[in-house]
Amino acid sequence: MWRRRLGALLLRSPPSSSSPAASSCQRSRHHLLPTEEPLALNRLARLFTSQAGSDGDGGHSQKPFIAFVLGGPGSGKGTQCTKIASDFGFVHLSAGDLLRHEIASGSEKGELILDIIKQGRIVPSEITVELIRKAMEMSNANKVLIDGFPRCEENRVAFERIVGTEPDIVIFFDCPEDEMVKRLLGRNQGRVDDNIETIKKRLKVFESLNIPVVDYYSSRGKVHKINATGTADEIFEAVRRIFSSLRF
Ligand SMILES: Nc1ncnc2c1ncn2[C@@H]1O[C@H](COP(=O)(O)OP(=O)(O)O)[C@@H](O)[C@H]1O
Ligand SMILES: Nc1ccn([C@H]2C[C@H](O)[C@@H](COP(=O)(O)OP(=O)(O)O)O2)c(=O)n1
Ligand SMILES: [Mg+2]
Repeated sequence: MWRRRLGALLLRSPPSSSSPAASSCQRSRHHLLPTEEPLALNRLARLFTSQAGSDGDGGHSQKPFIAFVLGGPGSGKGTQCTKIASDFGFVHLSAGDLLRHEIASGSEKGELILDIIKQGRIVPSEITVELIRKAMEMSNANKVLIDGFPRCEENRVAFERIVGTEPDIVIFFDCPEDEMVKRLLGRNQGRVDDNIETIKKRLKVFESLNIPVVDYYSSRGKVHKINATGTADEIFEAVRRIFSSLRF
């Protein structure tokens, strides 16, 4: 299986926490590159991925169908992912939920994550990608929604390097800022980042770091942009049209 074999390769990697501080979306590019060992791993992962893709069916029987779900904070990613998962049989992996779960575990890494989330910043990619990779491995799913990821260029590159593949599609929920702020302030889930100060920072980070990722995937013809205003059910009608037209 794609997951097992790739997982076995990746589990031999050095701990991802070895250089969290050296890998932040807020840092300059030359700080983003991993050490030599992950690069060796990268070559193995790519070799494996290209073998998987050369089986005559484009590799989809070997690896899961992956949809990245993007949009600003409060644009409705989580709400729509729940509906997609239920109607189309996807496993829903929320990057934010995985990070909050790590915080709740009380680990040292969790303390670092909490500090970054409170500031509205982005967690080092190695940490987030490793949590996603493990969750994909454990789910054993053949259709996966990855909600709230990649948040920045470094997230995107790290996913390709560590997981060794690209998303099949990218869903982008386009929502006006005032609507996102209204929704976040009414979310009422006791989140440390749903206060107006942190929300302002998250919106800035979204514009400066996440929109370029959407542009990157747009240039590769992978983005389905959805107007995220209206009721959740109205928005889901547009989502349903897209997923109904896919072959996975
Ligand atoms: N279309 C919508 N109209 C009004 N409120 C919505 C809509 N979609 C989601 N919400 C609410 O807005 C808040 C943020 O939605 P959520 O799905 O958590 O967004 P995201 O994951 O993008 O931050 C939640 O309280 C949710 O119930
Ligand atoms: N890829 C990611 C996803 C989330 N995070 C952090 C930073 C985000 O502000 C918080 C919360 O993310 P989450 O996706 O749950 O937030 P929203 O659903 O967009 O409101 O987690 C991250 O650092 N990297
Ligand atoms: Mg969410």
